[in-house]
Amino acid sequence: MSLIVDGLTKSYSKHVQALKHVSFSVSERESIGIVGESGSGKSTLAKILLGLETYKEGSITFNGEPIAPKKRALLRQYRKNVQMIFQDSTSTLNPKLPIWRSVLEPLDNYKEVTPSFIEVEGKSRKEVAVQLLEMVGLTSEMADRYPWELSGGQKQRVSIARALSIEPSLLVCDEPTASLDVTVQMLILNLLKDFKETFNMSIIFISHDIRAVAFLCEKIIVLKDGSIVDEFRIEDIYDNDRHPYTKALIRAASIE
Ligand SMILES: Nc1ncnc2c1ncn2[C@@H]1O[C@H](COP(=O)(O)OP(=O)(O)OP(=O)(O)O)[C@@H](O)[C@H]1O
Repeated sequence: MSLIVDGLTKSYSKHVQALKHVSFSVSERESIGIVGESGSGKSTLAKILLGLETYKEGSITFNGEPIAPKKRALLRQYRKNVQMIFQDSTSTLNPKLPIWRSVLEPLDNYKEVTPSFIEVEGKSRKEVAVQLLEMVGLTSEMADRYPWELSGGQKQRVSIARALSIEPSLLVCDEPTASLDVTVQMLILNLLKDFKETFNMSIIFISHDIRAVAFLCEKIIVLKDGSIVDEFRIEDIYDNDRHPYTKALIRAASIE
């Protein structure tokens, strides 16, 4: 797995430049955190990375192939390898479907994929879904529930099971813990950390919360007003030459 973002620039209008010459790369099994305050360009970057938003300047290359939002066939291949988890799992789970059906969506879209980590042979679709739900700590009796019958943390677990079902090589998480209680945040972060190791996945974890990012990621990129102002490995987080903005984020999160 290799993702290279080079000189990515995104303007919404003459006056709003959401991303300015953003460059970084993610390699096999690497977890990169992208941190910044509201308006720094995080969501724009997430949408572009998932092929949901266009861009004119710069390039994104995944395993040597350029990823442009208009190339549908390439995007389909890309999405098989790159799965995502968003802040608001309510809007990504179909309210009309019981969760066991939602969890199977990627496997239904990519019928050629057989997950190596669950038993599929001789199992009904529902039994496969239940295995996926159990993997993230949900019980089989939850399978028939609808999204509104689950807590925020439980819905996020469903999103994780769904994203992992097709064994992506890269998982992009956009503020996945932002709307959860602190204790539930920790449970979800631990779950992601375990899976990162089990699946040898690379992760891009986008968050305003430098504590969450520091818990999960080996490398941190700090975004401010659309530009990368700092980039460092987690062991260097308290170095004196950190950018003043990074230091302010650390102070605000009280992890000094
Ligand atoms: N569709 C859009 N049209 C015009 N401007 C936009 C659009 N989406 C975002 N912007 C602007 O681009 C900049 C970056 O926004 P973005 O949503 O990427 O930031 P963010 O870091 O994700 O913020 P938040 O954490 O509040 O979601 C902001 O100035 C925002 O107002």
